[in-house]
Amino acid sequence: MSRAEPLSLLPLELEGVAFRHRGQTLLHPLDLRLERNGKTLIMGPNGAGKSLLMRICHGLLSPTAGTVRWRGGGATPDTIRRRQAMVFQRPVLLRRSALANVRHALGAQGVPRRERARRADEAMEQFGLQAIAHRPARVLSGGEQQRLALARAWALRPEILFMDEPTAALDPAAIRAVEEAVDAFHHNGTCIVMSTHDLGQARRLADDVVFLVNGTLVERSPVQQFFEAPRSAQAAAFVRGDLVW
Ligand SMILES: Nc1ncnc2c1ncn2[C@@H]1O[C@H](COP(=O)(O)OP(=O)(O)OP(=O)(O)O)[C@@H](O)[C@H]1O
Repeated sequence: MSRAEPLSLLPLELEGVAFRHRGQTLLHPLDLRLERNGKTLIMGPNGAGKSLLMRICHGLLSPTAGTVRWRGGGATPDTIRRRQAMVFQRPVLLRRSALANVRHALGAQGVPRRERARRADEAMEQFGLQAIAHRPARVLSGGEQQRLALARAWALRPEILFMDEPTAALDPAAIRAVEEAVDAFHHNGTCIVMSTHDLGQARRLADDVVFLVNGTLVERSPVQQFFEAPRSAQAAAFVRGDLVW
């Protein structure tokens, strides 16, 4: 990363990770390894378990079976918390200015006050938010809020960024801004893990695709293979636009 901090988190390894709720298996045991510099797109029909999987990876949810291991088990809980970020379909923003939201996130991560201001300004500039930096975050448009969520993640300099359908509610220009942000993060060495329903977007962005159906990881393939010669009949049907469940 140009914005150098020692890499200390990846790879992320999931082994036998499953999630059950009220006697129902929502995620069947799965193994997954995410490496530095990857751009992994998570795809699958509604309710497949994409968000669940990302929330488990990010640590928002504990799996009911299996293990989530960062850097072979060698990363400290503090590093695990500080060196990753997540962006959601609807940004979760505090009731304060756009800029203050970014500064607050840096403060929560223990970044010294002077550096907070510098990094927050840099992030606002990176995402073209300077003109609206002092507006209350919650009055911003959907697209502006998503750019702010990205700026906040950018300021944190994550090693891995989880994005849960970040463009689902956006217009084409805002979608392009998010896709450019994905490239910028990736260029800076951040590993991207993102869910989308947009096949074109997956083709544009992915190195590889993790395909889930009904809580089962059906296939993980390099992007070209996923779209042109998927290994599973379910992925082939999904790519054709046929319903699968
Ligand atoms: N914390 C939770 N506790 C219990 N059930 C949950 C929890 N989170 C999600 N679920 C259920 O798990 C299933 C998978 O949900 P998830 O949100 O991961 O799907 P998804 O693939 O992201 O779907 P979509 O494409 O519709 O966003 C759903 O049936 C959902 O209701």
